[in-house]
Amino acid sequence: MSLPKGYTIRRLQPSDYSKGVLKTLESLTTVGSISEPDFHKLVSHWNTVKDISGKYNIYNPLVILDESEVIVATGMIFIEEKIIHGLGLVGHIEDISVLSSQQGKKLGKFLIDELTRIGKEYGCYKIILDCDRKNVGFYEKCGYHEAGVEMQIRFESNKL
Ligand SMILES: CC(=O)SCCNC(=O)CCNC(=O)[C@H](O)C(C)(C)COP(=O)(O)OP(=O)(O)OC[C@H]1O[C@@H](n2cnc3c(N)ncnc32)[C@H](O)[C@@H]1OP(=O)(O)O
Repeated sequence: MSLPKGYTIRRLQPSDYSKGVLKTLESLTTVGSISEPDFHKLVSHWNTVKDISGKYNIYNPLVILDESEVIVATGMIFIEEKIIHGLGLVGHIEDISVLSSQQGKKLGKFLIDELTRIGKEYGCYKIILDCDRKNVGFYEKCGYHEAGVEMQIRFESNKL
């Protein structure tokens, strides 16, 4: 499967603040007020965090851009290094969002396929994600199946 003509995919960069990534994330949830320096600092940090071998990135945020270089889809795979399964790796797919006006063009599926490819290439023994019931069909189309139950506890703020 390829992207529609004119669209490209690449890793999120610290300089992407003004390219619409925050607006795209609003299709998923509340984003809040993020300053450009804070965005730059976080994405730069993500680029420095490696696995124990120093070969792989722990944070792997991708973006899809349209022909005008606007970010229209984003998502990430986070790599967790475990003791179990012989120091196994688990991939966590997080924060998948396609700009509302761009949904239904197979961008979401392309993004998940790429994130899954990264997790497989890194050697993850499984890749997991949480989603709303309404998106189960989408993830099934991407090759995922239901397993387990999500549990959570929420707090007002997780900031120190
Ligand atoms: C781990 C997480 O982050 S979960 C959060 C997921 N994100 C959101 O809910 C934010 C708002 N929604 C979105 O961003 C998008 O609608 C997404 C990511 C759910 C789907 O992305 P899109 O680009 O619109 O989907 P895409 O066009 O790639 O669809 C691929 C296939 O899945 C199907 N599909 C898309 N959404 C759904 C759905 N909610 N339920 C069932 N099937 C679906 C499509 O019909 C298509 O099927 P086909 O190949 O047979 O034609």
